[in-house]
Amino acid sequence: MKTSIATVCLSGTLDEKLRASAAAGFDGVEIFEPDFVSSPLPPRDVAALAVDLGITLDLYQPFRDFEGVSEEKLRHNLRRARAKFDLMNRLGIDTMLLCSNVGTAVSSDDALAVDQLRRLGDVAADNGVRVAYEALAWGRFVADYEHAARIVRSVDHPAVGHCLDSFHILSRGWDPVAIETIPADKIFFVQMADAPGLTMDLLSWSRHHRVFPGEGAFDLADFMGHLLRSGYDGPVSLEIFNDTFRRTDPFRTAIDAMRSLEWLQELASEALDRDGSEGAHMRVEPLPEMDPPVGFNFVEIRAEDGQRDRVRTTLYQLGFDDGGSHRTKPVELWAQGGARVVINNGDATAGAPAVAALGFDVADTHAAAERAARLLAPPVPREEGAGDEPLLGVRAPDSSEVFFGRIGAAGVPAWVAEFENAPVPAADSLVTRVDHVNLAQSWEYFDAAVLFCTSVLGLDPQPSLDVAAPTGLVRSQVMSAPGGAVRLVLNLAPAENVANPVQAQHVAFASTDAVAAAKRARQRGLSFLPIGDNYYDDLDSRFDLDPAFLEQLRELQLMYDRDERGEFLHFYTESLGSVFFEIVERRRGYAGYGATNAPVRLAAQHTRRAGLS
Ligand SMILES: O=C(O)c1ccc(O)c(O)c1
Ligand SMILES: [Mg+2]
Repeated sequence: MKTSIATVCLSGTLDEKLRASAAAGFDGVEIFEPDFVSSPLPPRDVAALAVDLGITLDLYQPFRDFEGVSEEKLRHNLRRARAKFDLMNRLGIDTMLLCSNVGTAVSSDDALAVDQLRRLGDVAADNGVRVAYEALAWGRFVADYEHAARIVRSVDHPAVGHCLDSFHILSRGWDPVAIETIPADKIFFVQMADAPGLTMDLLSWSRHHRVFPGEGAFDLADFMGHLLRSGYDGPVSLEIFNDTFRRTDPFRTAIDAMRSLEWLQELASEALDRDGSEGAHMRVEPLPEMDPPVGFNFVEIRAEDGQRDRVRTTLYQLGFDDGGSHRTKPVELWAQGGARVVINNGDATAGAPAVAALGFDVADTHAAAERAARLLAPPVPREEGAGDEPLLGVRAPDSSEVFFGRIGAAGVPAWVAEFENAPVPAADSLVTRVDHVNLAQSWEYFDAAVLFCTSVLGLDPQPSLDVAAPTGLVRSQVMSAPGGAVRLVLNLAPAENVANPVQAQHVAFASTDAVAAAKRARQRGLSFLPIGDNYYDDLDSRFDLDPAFLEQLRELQLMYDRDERGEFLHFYTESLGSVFFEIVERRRGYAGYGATNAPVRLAAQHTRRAGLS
């Protein structure tokens, strides 16, 4: 697949955008006109830079408001077009994108648009270039790609074809199946964009909220299947208007962008396998196959010297056993059931306790690492002592480390044997495994983190929700493996609160009996997050609980929820720096996270931090 990216996706100057695109491995770029107009580089220097960087300039865009106009306007429009065709020749670009008219069209008569586009085709052909007509979702008279297809068919000019943009097709709910009826040689260019499912006006949705494929809600696998079956074999380009990407480091954004196209190739090849590949020419390279992880292998906490004891004490209070130190590395292991927490002792200045790494159980660690490499995830170098079980790791967008491991026949990972006091999982432990991990994400890389979880870890995004905290809304996006074997919750706090610990991460351990776990923790002196009486009164009104049970919840500071399947009991420790722990008990297949309790928890943490309780 030939990959391309529009310069509008990236921040910086034209020069930086081209360098970032090349560094991320794109084959080509679309020059977005305002980026060129505001650049000091003359056209020949832009062309030369592209050659130096080894990228092609695939498209010049956009040209606006051409067709369906008065004869007088048309003469002016043809003059404008000639100037741009001349410029394209100097840039070495052979295709111009023409958006359907949104402003100056005076006639809905297709015959007029056909005639005017044919005259544009003649001028383009005289200049050795061609025009790709794109139906904008909010076009005045042409807003539907099938309508554009009828027009282009009637124009019947070799220099006039299509630009298909997934946003304009899917945002309107048009069925992309008719793409297969467009002759492949008439599809001059293809732009791929994803977007979250929002209910808002099309122009604002398109200009501010597009995201890279895999970060939104569009069915791009289906779209790609139709595109490939049309026989199209040209560039697949990203055209993502997004307020965040316009502000973030273009080199990083370009890598996230490239990851999305690698991922799209996998979706495309799956769609072809499923729905047939007759007519497809484009070579798509699927990623190395990987089954989603079946559990957490470990959670690693890093903390500076003076702060590790609090982590140890809290783990003890939650019932964890000290598995001792590693024979060669400066790490110690705490375990209970199938939950393993590694405390890193190697960094005296690590700061407050925080989740530094997550290990995932996968069937084939090498396939997972190979796949991550194809998805441009930077590898994490890891020193191995002689005889140590090798762990393959990559860095996630939030800079935390992700490792791929395997659970051996004994029900524990092989690396556990490298610890002094290697724990043997007890069948009757109150904590059985890691249930979920909440990770705070910065506003810059939230979308990238979603794509990383989907593509590298094989987790599926669940519907996102906003949770009210006293300092703002926290966007919460659950990513989960089938059956909830692995659940990550990505949290995005308001930008102005980045320094505020509302961003804290937390690790939730699954328990068979949260009441017993809470009693044990209390007996061992755990400092619980205090929950107020109003919460328990509200629980009573909502769930009509048995009074003795309600009293027990109140007494132990347990939180409660219920869904159509079952019940949820959970409690939180106080924050230990940037991390805190939670014990959860899911009764009869409760599938949520106690979302209605999250604002209460956030408010309690806020009150605690502010020293008000
Ligand atoms: O929002 C726009 O104007 C615009 C311009 C060019 C495109 O390719 C597009 O999809 C939208
Ligand atoms: Mg477009």
